[in-house]
Amino acid sequence: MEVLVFKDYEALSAAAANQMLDLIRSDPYAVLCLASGSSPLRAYQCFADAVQKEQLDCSKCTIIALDEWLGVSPEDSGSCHYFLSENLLNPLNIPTRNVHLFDGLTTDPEAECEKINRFITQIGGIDLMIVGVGMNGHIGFNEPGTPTDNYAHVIDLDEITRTVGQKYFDKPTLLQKGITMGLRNLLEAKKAILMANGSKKAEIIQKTVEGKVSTELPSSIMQNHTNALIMIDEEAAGKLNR
Ligand SMILES: N[C@@H]1[C@@H](O)[C@H](O)[C@@H](COP(=O)(O)O)O[C@@H]1O
Repeated sequence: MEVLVFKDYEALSAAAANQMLDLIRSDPYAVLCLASGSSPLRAYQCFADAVQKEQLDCSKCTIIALDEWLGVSPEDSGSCHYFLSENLLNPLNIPTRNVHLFDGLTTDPEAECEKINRFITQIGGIDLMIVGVGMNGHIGFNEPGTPTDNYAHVIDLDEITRTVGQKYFDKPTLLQKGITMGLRNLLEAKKAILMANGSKKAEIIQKTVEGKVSTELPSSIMQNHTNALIMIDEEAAGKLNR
């Protein structure tokens, strides 16, 4: 695991976008599993701008969502589905057959998990996984205590996640369960990037990078990944022993 610190959110986003661009340039068939949320937002915008400028062909790559709120419609602007569509998929015109997002309104979330698990095996795994980190150290919706040998699964959301998650929604929304790729998907991804910015993430980043690896802090599993980058801005790096 390598830690890369950038002067601000803009520089961090540009560098993360470059990671995505390098991958697509070297392998147009790349498989990307992507988080929603404020951490990667600007990186996706930079990526989409560069793709359009360079006329890079993204029609062959595959995009898989990292997670979704169960019970939330894909049309709700707070859903991960909506976020990825608005900020990445629509601007890039990625063919829908290459896009795999969870349906938050599914009546059979377990079947959604099995479907994506089978699909990932079929296509030979994930090339690049980009994740954020929750205020409780969650990755995707792998809350503290989640075993590391899970692939996609359904999970009860932690109190902190239910509260912090309200920031994505226009109105108070009942958030109880999530559907998420598992920590095993993260460990098996050929490359994993964790992005974080802002001083509010400084403490969790310090524990993620310098603390003991533990299921109580899912983000600490990044230390066990053989090809992982922690990409953060100066503020998020504020509590690291450097
Ligand atoms: N489930 C999502 C994660 O996928 C996201 O990466 C994380 C951090 O979000 P943000 O980047 O908005 O801080 O929390 C959310 O609850």
